[in-house]
Amino acid sequence: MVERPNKPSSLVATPGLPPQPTVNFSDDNSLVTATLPTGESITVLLYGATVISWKDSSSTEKLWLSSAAKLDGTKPVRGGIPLVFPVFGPPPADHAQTSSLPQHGFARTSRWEFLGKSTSESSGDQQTGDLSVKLDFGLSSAADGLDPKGKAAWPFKFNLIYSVTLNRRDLTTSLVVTNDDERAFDCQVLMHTYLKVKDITNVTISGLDSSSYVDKVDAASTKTQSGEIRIEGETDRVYTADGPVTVSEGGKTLFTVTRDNLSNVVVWNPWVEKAKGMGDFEPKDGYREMLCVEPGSVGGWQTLEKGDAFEGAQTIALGA
Ligand SMILES: O=P(O)(O)OC[C@H]1O[C@H](O)[C@H](O)[C@@H](O)[C@@H]1O
Repeated sequence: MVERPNKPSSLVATPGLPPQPTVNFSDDNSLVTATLPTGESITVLLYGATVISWKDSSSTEKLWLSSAAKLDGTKPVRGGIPLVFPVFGPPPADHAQTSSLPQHGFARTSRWEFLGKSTSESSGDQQTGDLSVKLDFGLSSAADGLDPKGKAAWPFKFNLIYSVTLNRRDLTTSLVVTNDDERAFDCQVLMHTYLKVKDITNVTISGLDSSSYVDKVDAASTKTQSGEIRIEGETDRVYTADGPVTVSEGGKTLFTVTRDNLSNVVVWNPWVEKAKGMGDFEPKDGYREMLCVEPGSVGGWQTLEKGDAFEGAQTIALGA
């Protein structure tokens, strides 16, 4: 049985108090949308707890979503922010615990439960309605919504809490993984963010200079980044780096991505041929309007003993 989320009543304005964020579900309970009084919004699909939209106060979309993305739970969403857990990429054959899992694991193909919302003042400026709203989602090994393929391939007891926090100028996503099993387990975590850009040929990515990376389009060879990154062909790199990563277009900073406890950043653009080969990637020249900057912990394994927890987060700020 599919779990129904607790359906919250919208938060409404109370006389004497500034307007509050609103949180609403779609009629079929598959989507939850949170909107700040100043107009910024996020929409999260319970399937995968996938953030599929993030709009600023002028309703300008910040995330890329394929026009052919499946939002009906039949396959992972092509766009937005799919969550990767407990393995990144094709499972390595030499890692027995994850070797039967599908690519990128099962978090993105499971139906999550909505756990609740909370609001807070971001800056104390009530006059401008500078509030934030946090949506919490949960998935555990006991959940009805767990992808059966994941359950069969990864038989550990675990609990995941995923929090999505919208502020006026940034979005934070944070994942807490807890091991509820008697046995230790290994896992990887990644937030597969598809950022929307106008023209990839004008985009530069900075903050990764001198960092080492694994180049997945060059036989997984290890290289060192020199200067800014420009996307001029298929790009699929796993960086190990600290510090913020900025995405600029035409010299203007569009996004600044900061990370908490996530030591890797994947930079991915499929370019012409790979985009053609993905049935759910539309329009085919959409690779020009997107760039994946994916904070994660995927270079090795997080080994969690019984009762241990791992927490990682990204914040994507608009502008510098
Ligand atoms: O097609 P998907 O399973 O969603 O994966 C899309 C992409 O995800 C990451 O960025 C990987 O580094 C890529 O190698 C992969 O192609």
